[in-house]
Amino acid sequence: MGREFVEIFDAWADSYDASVSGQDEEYAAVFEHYDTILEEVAAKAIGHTIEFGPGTGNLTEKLLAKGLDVTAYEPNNAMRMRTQERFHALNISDGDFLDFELKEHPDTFVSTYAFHHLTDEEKAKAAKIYASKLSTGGQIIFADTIFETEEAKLDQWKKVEQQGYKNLLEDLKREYYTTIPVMNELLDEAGFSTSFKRLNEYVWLIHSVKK
Ligand SMILES: C[S@@+](CC[C@H](N)C(=O)[O-])C[C@H]1O[C@@H](n2cnc3c(N)ncnc32)[C@H](O)[C@@H]1O
Repeated sequence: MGREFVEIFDAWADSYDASVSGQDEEYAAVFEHYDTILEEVAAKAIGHTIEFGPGTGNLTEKLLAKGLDVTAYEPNNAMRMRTQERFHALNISDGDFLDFELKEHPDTFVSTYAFHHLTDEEKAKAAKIYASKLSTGGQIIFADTIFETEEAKLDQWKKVEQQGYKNLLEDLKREYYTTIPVMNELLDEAGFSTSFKRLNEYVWLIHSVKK
């Protein structure tokens, strides 16, 4: 479940870091302030930190530089091998947002540019799993593309169509980019108090604390 987009990253593993650095014009606005976005997530993480979908390991690098104890789960083989080669000592396994084996108590769940791979129903299920594993005060810190409303999402589709960005438009329509009210409600139902902060035209910081 939630793994239907994993194979897309077989082809993207080699060129992903070029995309995040703004070399892919269609995705330049999505990855604007990429480094600062990762910094914002890493700055809030504490203790045993669980990272989902590290890709090439750019957020992982910042978490490790902070001295955090990181456990990572990456379902794409090419991406997982890349990150394992980059950080030999990193504890990284095949796993995903919904299916991961946890041996030690977590303090923080982090992820960037990945939670939209789950449907809203799956996101709600994931939030309940994280709530069951965290103590009071434990955190979820995700950064991802999310829209203020359904109307804002449709307006963005129109804008991207006018820009002629066919790949980005297909991506925005294909994957499960949700809205802030939906995300807030599913996190609230799982027992989290959540704040949202805009980080660029697409990406918001989603910071939830277990009540
Ligand atoms: C756009 S990349 C983001 C990589 C990295 N987190 C970053 O910020 O640059 C999305 C990553 O999510 C992973 N992914 C896809 N489906 C997933 C799932 N269901 N659970 C966890 N990770 C998933 C992909 O394999 C890929 O590595």
